[in-house]
Amino acid sequence: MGPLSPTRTMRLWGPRSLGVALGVFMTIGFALQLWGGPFQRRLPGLQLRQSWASTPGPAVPPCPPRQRLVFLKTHKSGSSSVLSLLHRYGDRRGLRFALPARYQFGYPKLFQASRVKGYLPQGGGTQPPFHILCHHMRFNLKEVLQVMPSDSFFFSIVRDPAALARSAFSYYKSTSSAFRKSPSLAAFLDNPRAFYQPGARGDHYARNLLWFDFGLPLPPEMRTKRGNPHPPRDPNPPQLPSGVGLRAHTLDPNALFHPVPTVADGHSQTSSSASLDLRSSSFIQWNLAWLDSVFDLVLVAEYFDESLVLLADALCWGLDDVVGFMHNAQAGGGQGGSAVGDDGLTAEDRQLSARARAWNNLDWALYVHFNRSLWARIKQYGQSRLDSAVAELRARREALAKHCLVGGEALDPKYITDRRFRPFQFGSGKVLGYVLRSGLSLQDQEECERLATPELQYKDKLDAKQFPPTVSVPLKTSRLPSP
Ligand SMILES: Nc1ncnc2c1ncn2[C@@H]1O[C@H](COP(=O)(O)OS(=O)(=O)O)[C@@H](OP(=O)(O)O)[C@H]1O
Repeated sequence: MGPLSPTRTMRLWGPRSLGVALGVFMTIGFALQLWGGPFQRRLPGLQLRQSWASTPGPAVPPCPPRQRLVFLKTHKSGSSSVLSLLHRYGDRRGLRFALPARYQFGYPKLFQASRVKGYLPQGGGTQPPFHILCHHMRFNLKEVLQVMPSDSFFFSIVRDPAALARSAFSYYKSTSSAFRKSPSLAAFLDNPRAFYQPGARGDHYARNLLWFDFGLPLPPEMRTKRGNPHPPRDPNPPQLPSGVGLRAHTLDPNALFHPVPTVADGHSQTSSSASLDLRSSSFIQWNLAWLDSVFDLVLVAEYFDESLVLLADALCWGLDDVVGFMHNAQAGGGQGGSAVGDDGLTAEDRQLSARARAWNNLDWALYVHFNRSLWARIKQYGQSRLDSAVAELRARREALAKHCLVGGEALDPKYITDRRFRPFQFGSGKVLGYVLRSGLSLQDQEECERLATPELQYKDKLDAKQFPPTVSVPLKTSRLPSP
């Protein structure tokens, strides 16, 4: 193992041991983030291809591509579109995925290494190490580090809690008891406490889902008398050290860097800000600082393409490696790739967004924080350089869509008869998918399939590749001497 970077050291120590030391690193961490940290050391690595046909890459890559990855797949945040890129990248290169037995790692329980197929505890065997861990989990660093090396690239994605709430309400209408009891999202947000009961079935889908997925504990005032509704099964959740409350940072939930937010509902925002009292504000800041020490990059769904360019740069991947299609969009969602902000929404919709952000105050803080980090990194990368990479990425995506897809876009599932491409249908909306054009060359067919395959089918494909079914050889044949 090479020299330990502060970040890697923190990962190895685990959240509890970070204790007071993290207070010192927090300051350094924030400064590093502002300066760009490891990001700045990376060379510009995007090779842009001009057409559909593959072109050979440069003889000597400018930097070695990172291939040990931990992607925290958060819910309803565009994470399936990222997963699709990872599936494709790993599949093409024969990388080993740390896979769940089914499709998630024991969610909503905290991640346990034992949930990974083929995982052998340290010293338990000589199996080759995993490259990519990327399926749904509730993050639990200590256990993740049992499976993946501490110098893996850790990343995740967040989405504006207002858009996420719309998506989650539709998708988890029958899964969350709070949502099920409520006639509409507007009714729910009008008086959430009439429907929401901490500890009830699927309640984590109804409030601060991102915070939950990141494995963070709830602030004391949000815990129930019976205890934390999501009891931290991890013995080492990030703890607020005594005295930190005195050094509280003020959190401005409106402080989005770009664009200027247009949240209009003063009442809801005021109540949101008011609820973030000094104590919970420092609790939130503490947890965000901890996430900064663990995660190398957090993408933002509203700036998906900008995020992908930064991802490609950070991983030293080609731009083509991050060009993919949108997955898991619900028909009529309409919030897909749109930037944050409430322009064009009705007054009612704006009020709903403000209420959703206030209700999901921890997620809003998380979102504001990572949105700010993203724009700080964009500044480092260079706005005009980013703009041209984003334009190139979009042009590539459009060319691929025209080349591969019937209609050049996502379709209602009723048109998808080939089960390999029909996304899993769940929730009250229809989940869109893709139909491949006919007459593709064999090579193009293969590549288009990779782009269009939904996450569950792709996981099954990777599973079958990594764990080929054992062929039982008839006894007589197996006894024959080899030629
Ligand atoms: N590229 C991109 N940019 C912005 N938004 C995107 C993107 N890709 C997917 N989406 C939207 O994300 C929603 C699905 O999120 P997930 O894939 O994380 O869902 S899941 O938890 O895996 O079920 C789903 O939101 P809704 O359509 O509002 O439900 C997708 O439309």
